[in-house]
Amino acid sequence: MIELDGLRREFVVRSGRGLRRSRRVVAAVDGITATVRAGESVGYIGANGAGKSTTIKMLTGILVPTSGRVRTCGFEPVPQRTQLARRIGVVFGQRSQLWWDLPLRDSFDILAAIHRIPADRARPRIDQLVEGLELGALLATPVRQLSLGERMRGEVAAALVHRPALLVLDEPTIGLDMISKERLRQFLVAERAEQGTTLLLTTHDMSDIERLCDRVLVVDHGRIAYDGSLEGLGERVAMERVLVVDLAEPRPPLELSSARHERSELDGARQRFAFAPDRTTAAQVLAEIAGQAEIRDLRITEPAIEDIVRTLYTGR
Ligand SMILES: Nc1ncnc2c1ncn2[C@@H]1O[C@H](COP(=O)(O)OP(=O)(O)OP(=O)(O)O)[C@@H](O)[C@H]1O
Repeated sequence: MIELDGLRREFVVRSGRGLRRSRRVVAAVDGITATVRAGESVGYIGANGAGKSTTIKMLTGILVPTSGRVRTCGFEPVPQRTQLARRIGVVFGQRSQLWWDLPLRDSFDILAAIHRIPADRARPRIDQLVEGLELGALLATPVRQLSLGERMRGEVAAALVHRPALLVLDEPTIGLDMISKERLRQFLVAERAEQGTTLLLTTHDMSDIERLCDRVLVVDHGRIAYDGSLEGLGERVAMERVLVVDLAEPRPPLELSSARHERSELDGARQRFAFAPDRTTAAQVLAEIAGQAEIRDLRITEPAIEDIVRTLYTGR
């Protein structure tokens, strides 16, 4: 579905004025070779500025590579953009493909017409997407009046009207609340199961990857730093998780054998414990805390993608 071979993209960055003017060439993507097969669901992750969007732009035909080869759905994205458009759906979290001043339903109808889908095939597909993404009550609303979460659901529906074989999502859950994120993920899981759609997504949210992807590509400074399963990535970097508990009353730092007390807040009424998921479970840590104090509330924090990438590279 996607073939990248030695893919590279440079940008010329100019800075300063007059005699101090300088010109520097930055390789945003610095020789990426990777393959995504039909039916796979791949998370493309990396820190800010790692080169994710630049790669996505090249494989969707928005940017021309400086060198190397890119094939998407068997096509060369820029010269064969029209053929590619029939096979690919793209969602950019930061950019809209909906008609801003028109009611949401019009965007779906226009896209069906652009893709030349006959009405008797377009209607049931649009109805299916509207139901799956819970858009029924929003169809008459102009897109500019939709909340971010509502609009993102609309964007995903718009990208899928023509049943693309490949769906590329660039930060699809950015800025969404937990409920909207979860709805979107549930829909994408179901869509993949039903249609066999291949998925490539960039995200800064580890839960997106956990829920949606069976393979992870980590990009760092324009190069692939890891290619494999999420579990494999977890083993490689052995990231600690943090359990945050709110206690019924303030307590001095609790000493546990299964986890390390990281810090206390609210005079000891909130305490944070770091534990290694490969050595112990959250349930064990919780049981140990419950043996010493009454727990009011709790949450577990996932490592940030930035931390994972840093650890992968520095081994810290
Ligand atoms: N048009 C451009 N001109 C100059 N430099 C650019 C341009 N586009 C991207 N870059 C640079 O290329 C590098 C990679 O950018 P890119 O947007 O691909 O990163 P990213 O991994 O998508 O980051 P983020 O997570 O912040 O979206 C960055 O250093 C960025 O500043």
